[in-house]
Amino acid sequence: MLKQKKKITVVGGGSWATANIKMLADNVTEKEIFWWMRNEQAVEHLHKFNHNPHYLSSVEIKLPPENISTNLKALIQQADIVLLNVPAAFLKEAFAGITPADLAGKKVVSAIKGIVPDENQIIGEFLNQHYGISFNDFIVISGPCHAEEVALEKLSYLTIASGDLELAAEFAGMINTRYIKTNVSDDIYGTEYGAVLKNVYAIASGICHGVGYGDNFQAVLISNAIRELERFVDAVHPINRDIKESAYLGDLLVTAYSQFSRNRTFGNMIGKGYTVTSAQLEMNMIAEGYYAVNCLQQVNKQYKVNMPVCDAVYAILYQKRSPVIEMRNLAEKLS
Ligand SMILES: NC(=O)c1ccc[n+]([C@@H]2O[C@H](COP(=O)([O-])OP(=O)(O)OC[C@H]3O[C@@H](n4cnc5c(N)ncnc54)[C@H](O)[C@@H]3O)[C@@H](O)[C@H]2O)c1
Ligand SMILES: O=P(O)(O)OC[C@H](O)CO
Repeated sequence: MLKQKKKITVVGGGSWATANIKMLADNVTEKEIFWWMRNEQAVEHLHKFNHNPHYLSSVEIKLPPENISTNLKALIQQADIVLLNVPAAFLKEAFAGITPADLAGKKVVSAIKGIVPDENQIIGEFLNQHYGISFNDFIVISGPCHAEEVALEKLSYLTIASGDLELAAEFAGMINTRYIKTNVSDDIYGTEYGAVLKNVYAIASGICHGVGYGDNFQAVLISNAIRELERFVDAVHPINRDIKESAYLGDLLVTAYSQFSRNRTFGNMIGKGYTVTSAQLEMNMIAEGYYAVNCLQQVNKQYKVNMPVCDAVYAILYQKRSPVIEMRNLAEKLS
């Protein structure tokens, strides 16, 4: 339980971190919010103008300037809750100077939808093994929710998962607003892996669109993807879960079909013939699924789940296989 603890440090300077700051600030529960980002110029801009210059720049940031800085250690030290929001690929880099002692006694929230490269661990596992954070002190924010729609205050639903359901409910109470509704879950593995996989399936969706498949095929692709997702999370963490819930199916649908999806946009460019590097350069944003599909290949060596959609995306992105041929081969395996 958090009880009187209510100093929150948000770690990361992208779209979702900005949206999380907005939700926390708009929520009426009394709290103090701190914000770390690595970019000094962006911090200076925020101090002067109260807007993030690079992401969701229309959102007004209602924090005192002194609460926003590039000094991660200091901001973590004073926090009761640390909310992580850098892409998984850069988490180790961001945490380079942070020790388990710095996080001792704190609750850690992950709004990241990715796997830590090289470790091949979801965020809960990584924090547990490298920083000693127990699943009862760990919270995941997930669900079908794009930062861009939070900025517009469009009604959105989030799932808050933790080993401690009371803690999950208490944290949910800190982000509920007129436009954010929450539900709680104890399925950390399913919630994290579901979010990781849906990013890969959104890349597949974008690739298919890019090479010319239509809506009819997309629907079959996503129908197969949710079954693949279920096979995988059941293999990794077999509990009784309903894969049709918003945290799993809902998140897959929004990412696979939304105009705001980074992963779908990235996949679409790959389908149209961009190289990985040129597609990444074209986007100011990060497609987590690119990093995740490589990690998933490693993780699945242990579970050996049949994952034709992930395999096709991996072959295209990491083995430089032709999107046209891989998608044609994949189409033969779908039903
Ligand atoms: N955007 C959303 O709607 C949304 C929703 C839910 C979850 N998430 C998750 O939030 C996390 C952050 O994604 P985002 O959408 O806010 O990012 P983004 O694509 O909006 O921004 C990219 C972020 O990555 C950082 N970055 C880029 N290169 C870097 C580097 N070399 N080293 C360190 N940091 C670097 C940038 O500073 C920026 O903060 C991801 O795990 C994503 O899956 C995003
Ligand atoms: O939906 P995308 O492709 O923008 O991915 C970013 C986050 O993972 C959203 O859930």
